[in-house]
Amino acid sequence: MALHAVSAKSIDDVYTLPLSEEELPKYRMPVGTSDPRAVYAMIHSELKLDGNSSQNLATFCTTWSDEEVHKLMDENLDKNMIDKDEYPQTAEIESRCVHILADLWNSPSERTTMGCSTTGSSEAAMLGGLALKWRWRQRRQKEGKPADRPNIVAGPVQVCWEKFARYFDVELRQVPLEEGATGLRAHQLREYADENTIGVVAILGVTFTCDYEPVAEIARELDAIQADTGLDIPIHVDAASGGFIAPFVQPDLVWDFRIDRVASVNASGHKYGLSPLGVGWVVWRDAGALPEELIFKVDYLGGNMPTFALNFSRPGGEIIAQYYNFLRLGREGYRKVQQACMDTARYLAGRIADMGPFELLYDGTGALPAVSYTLKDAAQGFTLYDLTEILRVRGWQVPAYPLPPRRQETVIQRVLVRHGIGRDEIALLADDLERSIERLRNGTPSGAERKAFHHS
Ligand SMILES: Cc1ncc(COP(=O)(O)O)c(C=O)c1O
Ligand SMILES: NCCCC(=O)O
Repeated sequence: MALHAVSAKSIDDVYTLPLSEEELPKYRMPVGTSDPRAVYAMIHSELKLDGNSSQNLATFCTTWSDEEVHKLMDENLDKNMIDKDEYPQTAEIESRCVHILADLWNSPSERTTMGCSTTGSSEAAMLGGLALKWRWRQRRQKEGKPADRPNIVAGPVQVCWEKFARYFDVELRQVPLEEGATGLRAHQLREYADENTIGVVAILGVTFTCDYEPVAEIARELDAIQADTGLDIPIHVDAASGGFIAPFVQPDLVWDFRIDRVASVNASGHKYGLSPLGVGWVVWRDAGALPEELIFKVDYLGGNMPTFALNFSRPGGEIIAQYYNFLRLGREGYRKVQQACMDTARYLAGRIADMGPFELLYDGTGALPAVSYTLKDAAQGFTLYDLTEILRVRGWQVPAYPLPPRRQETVIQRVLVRHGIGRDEIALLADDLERSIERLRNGTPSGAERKAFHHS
């Protein structure tokens, strides 16, 4: 009879294997191998200390995806999107996404314009900024004028624009928030824009407040500046979140390539584009808006492949998932998903307004599906930082932070409503907000809690 050697590892209980009886390595790679089951179990266990992503109301990013998206992501785990010759269909899908977005954002050349996928809006914004810098410098050199002091004008931008300015030697002229304002206002521009301005960044979905900046008004002010001074200053729209909201639930809002002065738009596919983390998009009005010098031709992967990106290898799964979402949802599907989020945000704004201590900064109307609010005054018996902390006890991740200058004395909270967060979940949050206020003020469970406790 054949003797079968049975490997000890194949039957030992995971929690009796060596790896599960020691702290996980933190500073040195282990010398030997370990049972994959044990490695998986230990890492899986540690990751339970992370927050519950569906209660992460701080993030703009996707935290819920279709089963089909999971399958496509897994099936394409091995696809490097830069290998366009080896994976021509993935490359074709990326190109289709660019043209679908160019059409969605009303480019006059949606079939011929340029654009690309990126790791997120940060990279997309930087590529848009670089194209502005190159075009400005070309113009200045053609005019025989100095091109050594470029600046970019913006309101309360996300950190990616500070990175752009520092990494690429551009002065960031950040326009301070006026009292009561939620972003840049057109009338502020004249003081900041000059002959060295490579462009103005208009934000469709300000990170701090979730409101939109008035892109059309900003364009009209730049038209007036051009009429007065001859300065022809383009706009880059940072539509990281709004680029996938406005076209579907605010179709009459003119913010994109319908405005002649808009040269480029970035958006995060992994925010309200509903795709998994790791994909952003930048689209130019037309091919002429992207200087040829910024495009590199690569032939060592087979074929002659143009690339304009800050990195090279990148996963193809998120791009494929983005195309899946475009086809699965279509305009009507995106409208229904985003409108449901808008309606839930408006519901939450109503609940928050009725609670008493809060003043709404953005009430979920006309911009992102979100709510931002502050305390009416300092005499509420708690701070928003206290509230953030006590909400975390129930798993809610709701950030509190000061507004950008000159409203830095105002601390706010922000709640983002995203795909996968339904009305009932937000109602539970509102209930917990009410209970938390009670606890912070009285240090005791609320009456409702006591009643619930006694009935449990
Ligand atoms: C307005 C804006 N721009 C850019 C970014 C950066 O986007 P990403 O995280 O996709 O790089 C964000 C992120 O919150 C944002 O809100
Ligand atoms: N721009 C993304 C910031 C981080 C997040 O929303 O998760």
